[in-house]
Amino acid sequence: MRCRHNSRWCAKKARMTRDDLFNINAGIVKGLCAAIAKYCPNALVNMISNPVNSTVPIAAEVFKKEGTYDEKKLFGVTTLDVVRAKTFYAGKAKVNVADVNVPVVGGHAGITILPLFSQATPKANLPEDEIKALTKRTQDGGTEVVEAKAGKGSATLSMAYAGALFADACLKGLNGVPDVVECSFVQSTVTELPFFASKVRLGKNGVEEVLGLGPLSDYEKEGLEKLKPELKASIVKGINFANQS
Ligand SMILES: NC(=O)c1ccc[n+]([C@@H]2O[C@H](COP(=O)([O-])OP(=O)(O)OC[C@H]3O[C@@H](n4cnc5c(N)ncnc54)[C@H](O)[C@@H]3O)[C@@H](O)[C@H]2O)c1
Ligand SMILES: O=C(O)C[C@H](O)C(=O)O
Repeated sequence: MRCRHNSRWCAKKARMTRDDLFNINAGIVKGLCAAIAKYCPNALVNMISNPVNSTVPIAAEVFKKEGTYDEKKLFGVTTLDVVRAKTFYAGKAKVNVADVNVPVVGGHAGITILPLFSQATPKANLPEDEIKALTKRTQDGGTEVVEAKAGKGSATLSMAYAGALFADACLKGLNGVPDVVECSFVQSTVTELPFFASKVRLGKNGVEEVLGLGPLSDYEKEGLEKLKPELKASIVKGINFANQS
């Protein structure tokens, strides 16, 4: 089994959104996925190129056309959102980041990134205004880095760290290590959307089980409903691109 990690190509510059990268990256992802279908059709594909909310659906469509699609083997890498949520939470809760767990669901862009701090462990009972600030900082984390680098690219080092964490989890799953669970943007029935990031159990075939959302706070329920139209539009944009061009 091989694990193919796609982390190349255009990154956003200041004042761009991930969706602004679509016109450049969509065609590159499409071509690369056709090559993956031809040369390594059984690989686990970890899609990190933005906009992930669209590039994963593009990959799925290409693989369907080539007859190699296996929904258990296609992943959007959202690990960096989890890394950020854990780091910011640990700072506020004054706990060791290595002990922290925070699921992050939805997608990988702006408000589609929904950290579930109500499920964060260790419990810290942070006030509502701090939870809202942590949520916004997690959602804007990529933009914060892009702006700090002022035209010199995006979060390269932390992307590499997050990509390595997720690839390692995939390899553990492939090697039969039990109970490997990471958040990832995958084909899903957790909501009415065809792709959605949530906790996923990884195993010998890739996705073993897509886990549900668990109990949400009212603020998270609101965030979930708010993100759906944007996430749906990005998914549809990817599907249409793959099928029209
Ligand atoms: N999912 C995530 O968590 C996450 C995090 C950070 C960055 N990203 C995404 O990862 C991608 C790469 O970001 P980066 O900051 O490393 O960008 P970068 O600009 O530093 O690097 C891009 C690399 O791709 C190469 N490249 C450009 N066009 C190419 C083409 N047509 N064929 C082959 N190679 C090509 C460039 O030469 C360069 O080496 C972007 O899409 C970015 O948005 C995702
Ligand atoms: O924000 C970006 O454009 C890069 C990446 O998706 C990130 O989250 O850092």
